[in-house]
Amino acid sequence: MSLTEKHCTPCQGGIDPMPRGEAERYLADIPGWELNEDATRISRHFKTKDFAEAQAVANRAGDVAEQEDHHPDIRFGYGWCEVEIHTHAIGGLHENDFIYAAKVNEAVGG
Ligand SMILES: C[C@H](O)[C@H](O)[C@H]1CNC2=NC(N)=NC(=O)C2=N1
Repeated sequence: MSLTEKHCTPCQGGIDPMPRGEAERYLADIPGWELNEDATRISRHFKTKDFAEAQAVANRAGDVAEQEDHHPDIRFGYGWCEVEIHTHAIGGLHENDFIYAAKVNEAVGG
């Protein structure tokens, strides 16, 4: 099943964050996203034509978060929007983060 067909599942913690090797394999399915240095987060930087488009990206990424009950940090400004996610409950990455990222790619495009 592809990531966009799955849904984020409630994560209460008590499990280990995903190891780097597994995160790197998931990354191949979410073009544009990168892994941070200690493999605890993934993020995507969107370039946009102006502020309004950056705000629209932030809104779409926010809508996906509410639909999936899985919430990123979002920053945006004139010409850019940055979406970063990890699973708070485990202090690192879970499949949910990659499901969220795939759905953002689907919603935003590019
Ligand atoms: C019960 C519900 O799934 C949790 O409170 C969710 C809400 N959104 C969340 N978002 C993120 N990014 N990490 C979490 O651990 C998290 N927990």
